[in-house]
Amino acid sequence: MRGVAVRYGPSTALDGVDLTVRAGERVAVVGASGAGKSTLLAVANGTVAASSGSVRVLGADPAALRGRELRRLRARVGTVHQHLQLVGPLRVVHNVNAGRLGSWSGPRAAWSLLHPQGVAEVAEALDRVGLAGRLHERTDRLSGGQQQRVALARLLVQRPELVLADEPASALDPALADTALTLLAGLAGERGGALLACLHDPALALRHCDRVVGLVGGRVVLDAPAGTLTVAGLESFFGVHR
Ligand SMILES: Nc1ncnc2c1ncn2[C@@H]1O[C@H](COP(=O)(O)OP(=O)(O)OP(=O)(O)O)[C@@H](O)[C@H]1O
Repeated sequence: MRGVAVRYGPSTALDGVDLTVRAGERVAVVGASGAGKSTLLAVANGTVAASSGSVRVLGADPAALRGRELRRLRARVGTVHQHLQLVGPLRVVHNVNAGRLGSWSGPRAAWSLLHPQGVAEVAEALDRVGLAGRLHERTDRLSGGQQQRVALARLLVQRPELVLADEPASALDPALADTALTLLAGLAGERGGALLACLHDPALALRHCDRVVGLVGGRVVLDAPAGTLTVAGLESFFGVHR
């Protein structure tokens, strides 16, 4: 993205952001609450349109696409939202299978609600996030951390090229947080893609990402290789804490 600004009425969430994420990169976005991290991800997945500037995602401008073209792009971009966007009363298998809706026909998606499709792949994804055997539980009966892992499993079955993750480990203990970040980075790597992740925890960012982008008041004030940064430096500068 080049010179991207996002304005909500009088307030500016992003202000002149230049950011290029190359194939194979794992980029952490850090910044205090309200700095614009979620907005940056929303611009990258096309759910928020830039007020000005230009955006290219996997070669396309999401704001210029409609219908089938937009669905195709969305199937190639996987997002873990801060609010997980799971459907609580549905079984885990259905929420995980939602990751494949972009590549399924309408009738197949509807049929899958009655007779879940691709169950072996869902079971394998749940296994990888430490939720083996939870396929048929109601999603809203799981803990917050378990629901966060259901959202990760949804991404694993989607197999996107670009992975956008907004605080994907916020409800996980340190060991599970490392597992989650390893899975996300691996997923992006499998398809030759990239990972862009908003992370509150600077240690997690430095352990799992190659590059750190820091936002203050919607502006990029840091864009540096992770190897040149320290946890203490990020904590004191950005006011982000573990
Ligand atoms: N839909 C909206 N309408 C109005 N203002 C918004 C909207 N979404 C975000 N903002 C404002 O834009 C700014 C950036 O918000 P954003 O959610 O991107 O920050 P963030 O860095 O992700 O914060 P957090 O870490 O708390 O999630 C904030 O000042 C916020 O109040």
